[in-house]
Amino acid sequence: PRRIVLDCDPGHDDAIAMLLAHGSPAVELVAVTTVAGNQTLEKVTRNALAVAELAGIDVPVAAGCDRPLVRPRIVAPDIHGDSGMDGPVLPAPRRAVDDRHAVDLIIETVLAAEPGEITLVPTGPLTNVAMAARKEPRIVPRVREVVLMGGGYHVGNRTPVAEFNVLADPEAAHVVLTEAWPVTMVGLDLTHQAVATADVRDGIAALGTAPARFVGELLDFYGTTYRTAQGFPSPPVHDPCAVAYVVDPSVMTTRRAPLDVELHGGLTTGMTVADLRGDEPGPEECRTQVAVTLDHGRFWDLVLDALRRVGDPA
Ligand SMILES: Nc1ccc([C@@H]2N[C@H](CO)[C@@H](O)[C@H]2O)cc1
Ligand SMILES: [Ca+2]
Repeated sequence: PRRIVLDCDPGHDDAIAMLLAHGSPAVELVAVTTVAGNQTLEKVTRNALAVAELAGIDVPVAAGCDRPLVRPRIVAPDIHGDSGMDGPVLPAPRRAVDDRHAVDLIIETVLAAEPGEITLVPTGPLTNVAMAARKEPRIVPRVREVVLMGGGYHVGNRTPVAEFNVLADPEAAHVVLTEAWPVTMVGLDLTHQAVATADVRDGIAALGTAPARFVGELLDFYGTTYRTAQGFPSPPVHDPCAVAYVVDPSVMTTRRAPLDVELHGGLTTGMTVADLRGDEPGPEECRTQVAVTLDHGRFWDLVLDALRRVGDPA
């Protein structure tokens, strides 16, 4: 299976990404690392531990950076609430956070594996991943690829042109997008297609397990805030899209495109700028690609299958 480190900021959709990674046979979730993003580091780490407990995910959970590299921290209570995962009520996690820093756990995991074995899947601000590449440049050629949820080539959410994960730490995003490793940017252009419609939610509820009920409660809250804050009739689950691409790359189309982040703009700070002027599939030697079209049915089949396999461990 594809071995991944999930670097996340749970976050309603990060929680679903954890379950998809854990339940999918095609993927081995090797470690979970947390980063300040949707909420403070302490809150997102507690949420990650609680999800790991509920789903029986017995891998290290290590906390990372509690603020961006350069700029002041921003959070997203308008979508994720004060706890970062409002809606469901989970018991306080019994398991302890790993005593290693997330940056060190990422480095250790990559160096301990064979070259090309580990895929990094960031679904929050890129602070930890940028720090890992700078602290230990040897991981860059050893990482198989970085598949990140963030950015957008024609879409923003926190601003008209900037996506939250990138805007929260644009300097970190610049580092990750310009390091010498392959990057797939699963941005809002793609993830806005991953909407949890009523049919999808009925399918999840029909599983009848505690993790499935948990996802239902997540989507109830997340659906309400998404309707209120962004006018979406059904909520798009961004982060599981990045994991789904690792599980089955045919779940979405991609095209190569040079990518970078605006760091000095007034209106455009945090914007991911993709050079789409060439023809498909984009320049040969380009290490970066963007996700374009989602196979909506296949995506939700993967999520349902993973949830089925997670079962009812707690
Ligand atoms: N409005 C809004 C803000 C932040 C997020 C979080 N940031 C990314 C989408 O922008 C996802 O990783 C999600 O967890 C989602 C919606
Ligand atoms: Ca996230």
